[in-house]
Amino acid sequence: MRSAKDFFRPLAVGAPTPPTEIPARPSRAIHFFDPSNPKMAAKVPDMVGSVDVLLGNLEDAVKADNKVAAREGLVEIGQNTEGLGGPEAQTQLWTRINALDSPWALDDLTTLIPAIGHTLDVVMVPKVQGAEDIHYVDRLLAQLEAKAGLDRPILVHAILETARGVANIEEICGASPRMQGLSLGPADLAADRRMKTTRVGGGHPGYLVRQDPASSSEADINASRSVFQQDLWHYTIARMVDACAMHGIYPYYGPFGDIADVVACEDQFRNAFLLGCVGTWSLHPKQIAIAKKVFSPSVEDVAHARRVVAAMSALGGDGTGAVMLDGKMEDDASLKQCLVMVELAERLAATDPELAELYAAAEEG
Ligand SMILES: CCC(=O)SCCNC(=O)CCNC(=O)[C@H](O)C(C)(C)COP(=O)(O)OP(=O)(O)OC[C@H]1O[C@@H](n2cnc3c(N)ncnc32)[C@H](O)[C@@H]1OP(=O)(O)O
Ligand SMILES: O=CC(=O)O
Ligand SMILES: [Mg+2]
Repeated sequence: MRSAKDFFRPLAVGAPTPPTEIPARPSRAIHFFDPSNPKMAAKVPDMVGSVDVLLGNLEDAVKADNKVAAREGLVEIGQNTEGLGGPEAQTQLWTRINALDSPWALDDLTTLIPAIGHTLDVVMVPKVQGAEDIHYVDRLLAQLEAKAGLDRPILVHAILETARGVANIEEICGASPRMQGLSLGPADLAADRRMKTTRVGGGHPGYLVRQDPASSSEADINASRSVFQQDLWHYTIARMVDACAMHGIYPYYGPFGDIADVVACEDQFRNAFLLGCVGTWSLHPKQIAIAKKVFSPSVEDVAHARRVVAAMSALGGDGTGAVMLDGKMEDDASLKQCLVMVELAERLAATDPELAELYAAAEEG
């Protein structure tokens, strides 16, 4: 066990000091691309500025024969793409490395950190099982940062996609001051848990509850009854949200594989947003707009939140007391909920001029 005093000391001589807080940078869409795919790579420069995070994926969905090309393609992009990555950039640069037990993970890190460590913001680690995986990456990153002379620590993001990872969720989140957040990996997680869905994220029509029958007669039991589909991922996302909030890091939904079904995609993303997630993955360019829409508070919610803040301020501004607004009671707790909404809106508006305009118009109206 490490002493609390050592926690914020670099793990290698000359490495940057670990962060004491993880900045809340906009990351509504983490857009995945395969850097070995020339068509996808060619689209990256034009996406800079319009998506919060571009992630060069090296793991699943990249063919084994293309692993080296993907790594090299990402180096090329990280070195030569204007405005991409680094603490001031509007569009962050992330990567998803290969699994730690694969033949590629070590070379991923030892290639990327010296070459593009200055622009790489976050390393996403797949199939994290426990704190030991984070400790390994933490020390290796410190050594590589020291060697490369970096002055800013690269953050770490874990994908929750094994039963053991879910069971160890709190220790994973607290394993390093570098921990930036968690994503749900519903496809690998379903396989690892032996769930019986073959979909990549999203709901399942068989996971439902059914309205009671009008009577126990055979006719009523077999009559048509309303069914309500349930969310397969509710339990895991709720655990992620609590573990991340406890550790001051950020939870994300993951992939939604039915690219054509933009409606269900939006619903699934919104469930995650309402529960507390700050963003999601985008696998196809058309999912970026969905993610940006869902993970930005609506104009109506922001307008309402501002009214509650104003009403509570008029009461004295210290949060005590209660007011009635539109027939509803508001007090310190609902004020705090509203501040979450207003602060998120302000943070997003600072980098998204379209949103800034919408929120400003709502304030004037
Ligand atoms: C399941 C667990 C996981 O690990 S999920 C994370 C790993 N998977 C991924 O990263 C998948 C990334 N996405 C993709 O590979 C592609 O989008 C898939 C889903 C295969 C669809 O590709 P495709 O059939 O080419 O789509 P399309 O014809 O509609 O594409 C139109 C143009 O857009 C491009 N495109 C496609 N996806 C991306 C992307 N993610 N980033 C940037 N560009 C993308 C296509 O190349 C195509 O370009 P063009 O118009 O032909 O020049
Ligand atoms: O990596 C993502 C997943 O769903 O598996
Ligand atoms: Mg996976």
